[in-house]
Amino acid sequence: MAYIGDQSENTSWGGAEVEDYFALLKPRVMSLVIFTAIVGLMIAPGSLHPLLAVTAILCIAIGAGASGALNMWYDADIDAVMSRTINRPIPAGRVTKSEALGFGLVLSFFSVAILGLVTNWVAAGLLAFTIFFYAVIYTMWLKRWTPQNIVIGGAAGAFPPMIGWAAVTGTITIESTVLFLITFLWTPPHFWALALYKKGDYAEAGIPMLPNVAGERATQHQILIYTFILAAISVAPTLLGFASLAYGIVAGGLGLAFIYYAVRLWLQKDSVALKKAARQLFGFSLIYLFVVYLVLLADVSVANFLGGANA
Ligand code: HEM
Ligand SMILES: CC(C)=CCC/C(C)=C/CC/C(C)=C/COP(=O)(O)OP(=O)(O)O
Repeated sequence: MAYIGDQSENTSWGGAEVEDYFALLKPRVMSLVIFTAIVGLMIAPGSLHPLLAVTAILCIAIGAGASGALNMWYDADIDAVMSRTINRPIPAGRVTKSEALGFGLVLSFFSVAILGLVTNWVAAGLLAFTIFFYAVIYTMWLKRWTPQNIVIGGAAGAFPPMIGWAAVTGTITIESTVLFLITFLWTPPHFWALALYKKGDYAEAGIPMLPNVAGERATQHQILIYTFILAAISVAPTLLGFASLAYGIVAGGLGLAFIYYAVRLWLQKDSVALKKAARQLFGFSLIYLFVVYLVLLADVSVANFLGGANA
């Protein structure tokens, strides 16, 4: 199949810079993914030698970046069509498709192998599965096939805190499953808000995102439903007893703020006002996830410190 913007046979570019390879790692999106992995690792019971903990986080970060490179390799044709992605290294002609594929595969292999060697094979297996899930299940299959692509595919972005937790404990527990669920339920409002104001881009690229397939109204409904479920699940750490009441109150407040943005979006009928509300919800989604994980980290760290001091 001929791809738009395909440079796989062209070797004359040769001018790829370090920053082009860095861009293949999708560093801005992955920064929050990596932060959730750090929180998972730091709040897990038990401890890792600081050097091993830093190595584990580096492996998760490199694995996440590798999956981004594999995504850009496969999506080069649609990235060349969308204004948001047209300047990425492959469509812009600075890196060839085969270079991106090789880079993604090599980094995937080493990140998984090193994580397994320095921590355990449960964490490494989860990392390998997450890379596979994003690069193959989401990118190659779901993204171009169903408007539920990001609900199912979003699981990939939700695994990192579970990987961080497993790096310390070697297990998957109810607590790490709750961390997974928070990001998993956050992803649909996060992404569909963006898809609402970038609807034209996705339609042009022929990607069946919810607003194009089911319409804006249905997307507004779905965002509201997922936001309610997310707000409820975000207080689970307190209900399950691994975070304090203080965390529960802050998380509950943040959940109410998220609901406020989702209701405001749901009320919009006019296309311009709807896009503006969607943009604001997207922006808030990033702050929300960062702060929820940050508060959880602070809460569990304080509890551990006080527990240690009282021991
Ligand atoms: C299938 C799941 C997801 C999809 C489809 C998705 C999609 C997107 C898209 C299209 C953007 C705009 C990026 C750009 O401008 O190039 C974005 C931005 C962003 N996403 Fe997501 N996302 C998903 C999951 C996640 C997860 C799990 C996280 C973190 C835990 C995350 C964190 C971010 C961040 C931090 C940005 C802002 C990047 C910037 O400032 O440029 N996303 N997301
Ligand atoms: C540890 C590990 C392997 C983590 C992976 C984390 C992960 C899967 C994050 C997904 C976030 C993301 C970049 C979505 C973009 O979707 P898209 O490809 O549809 O967006 P695009 O249109 O910007 O390319």
